[in-house]
Amino acid sequence: MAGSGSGAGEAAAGATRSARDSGPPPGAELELEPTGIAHGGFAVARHEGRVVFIADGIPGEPVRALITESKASFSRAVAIAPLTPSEHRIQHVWPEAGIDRAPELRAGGAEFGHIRLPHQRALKAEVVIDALQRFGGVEGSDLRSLVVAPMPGDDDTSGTRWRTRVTLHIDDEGRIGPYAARSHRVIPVTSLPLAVTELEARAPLDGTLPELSHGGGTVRLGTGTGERRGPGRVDLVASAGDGAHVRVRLERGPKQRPAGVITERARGIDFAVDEDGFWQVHRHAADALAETVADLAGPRLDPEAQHLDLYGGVGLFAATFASLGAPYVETVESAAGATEHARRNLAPWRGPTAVTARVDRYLRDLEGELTAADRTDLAAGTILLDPPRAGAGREIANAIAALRPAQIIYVACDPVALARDVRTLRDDGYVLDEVRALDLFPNTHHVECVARLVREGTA
Ligand SMILES: C[S@@+](CC[C@H](N)C(=O)[O-])C[C@H]1O[C@@H](n2cnc3c(N)ncnc32)[C@H](O)[C@@H]1O
Repeated sequence: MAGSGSGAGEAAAGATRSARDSGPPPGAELELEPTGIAHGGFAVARHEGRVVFIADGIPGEPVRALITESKASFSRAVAIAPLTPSEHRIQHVWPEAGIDRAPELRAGGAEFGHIRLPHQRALKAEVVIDALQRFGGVEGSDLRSLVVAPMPGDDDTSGTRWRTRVTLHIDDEGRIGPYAARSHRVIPVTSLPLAVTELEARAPLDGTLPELSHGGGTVRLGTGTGERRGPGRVDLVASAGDGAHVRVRLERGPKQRPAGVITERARGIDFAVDEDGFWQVHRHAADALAETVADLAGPRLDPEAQHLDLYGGVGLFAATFASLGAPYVETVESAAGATEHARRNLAPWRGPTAVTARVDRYLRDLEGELTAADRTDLAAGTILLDPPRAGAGREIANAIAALRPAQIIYVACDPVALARDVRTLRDDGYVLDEVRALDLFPNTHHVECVARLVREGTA
C-alpha cells in the first residue's frame, strides 16, 4: 500500500508539475504584479517562474488578470481590474476599449489609452532602448537618455484626433466597426476618438453603409434582408489637400469606384498619393519625419553624391533630399502606382529618379552594374531606408553596407526590427551615431524611430 500511495503521490506531483509546465489554463484568473514593459505594449509579470504578458496592464500596477493563452514557455493574459490603481492609469480615452468592458468586447487599436500620455512615452522609450541594447548590441549612456517626442497639439487632446487613415470592417452579418483587441471580431462602436474629427463624422458607425456607385447606377447597401452587406471593409482617409474620403470594399457584391488620387503635404511640398496608397498616418507624421530626416541627414548630405531612398512610397524623403540641395537621389518602391506618383512629385527638381522594384532585387542588380565612378558617388552618398514593419533583413542590410555609403538613415516603425538591422550594419562596419524617437501613434504601443549610422571611424 505504501508503494501504491507513493505512486499516486508521484502521479499527483507529476500532474502538478505538468500543469505548471504547461502554464495556467486559459480562463484562469490570477493576481499579477507586472514589473516591465515588452515590445507590443504588454506589461510583463512572472507567475511561478514563467513570464506572463498582460494586455491593458501597467508596469508596477498589481492587477487581476485573465489568462487567455499558455504556451510552452510563457502565458498571455488580459487585465480585468487593477488591484491598486497606478498613478499612471486614467479613464481610457476610448470608452469602448476600456477595462470596465469584458476583454472580448474591448475595441482594438488603442492599447495604451488607459495610460497617461507622458508615461506612455516613457514606456515606449524603454522598449526602444531595450531593443537596441538586446537585439542591436548597442551600448552607451546617450541611448539611456532617449526620449519619445510628442507631436504638436497631442498633449492638448490627450493624444486623440490624429489618425488620418482608419479601416473599419464589415462582418458576415453586416456589423461595421473596428476589430476587437487581439481578434478579428467586429465590434460596433459609437466613437473613433483617435481619428481626426472629419473621419469620425463620415464613418458609418450607425451601421448604415453609404451608397456605392456601380457601373452607371447606384446600389443601396441597407440593413434589410437581401441587401448586399459584408464581409468587407470601409476605408476612411482624410487628406491634407482634399478632405475626407470613404471607400467601401465588399468581398462579394458591387465594386466600389477605383481609388482616386489625393494630395498630401509635408515641409511645404505637395505629394500626389493614391487614396488607398501608403502615406504616414498621424496628421503631423510626414512633416515631422521629413524634418527629422532633414536634421539628421543634412550635415552629411553631399550635394554632388548619389543617394538612395529605399522603400520610397511616393517620394517623401527623396523630395526632402532634393529640397536640401542634394538632387541625385533614386527612390525605389515596389508599388508601380506609387512610383508613378513619385516621378511626378519629384518633377520640380532636376536629378531625382524613381524606380519600381523590390529593394532586394534592385540592390542585387545594382551591384552587378556599377562602374568605379558610380561606386565613388554612392560611397559619398546617403542611403535612406523606410521598410515595412518586418524591417529590411540581413541580406538587404548587408547589400546596403557593401555600397559603403557615408551615412545610412533608417526610418523604422518597429524598434526590434530596427535593432536587428542595426546589429547587421554594426557587424558590417557602421556605428549607430544618433537615434530619435517620435510619438506618431499616441494611445497605441507603436513608436517611430529615425536612426543615423555612419562608417566606423567617421562619427
Ligand atoms: C513604411 S512605407 C514608407 C513609404 C515612404 N518612405 C513614406 O514615408 O511615405 C514602406 C513602403 O515600402 C514599400 N515596400 C514594401 N516592401 C517593399 C519591397 N520589398 N521593396 C520595395 N518597396 C517595398 C511599400 O509599398 C511602402 O510604400
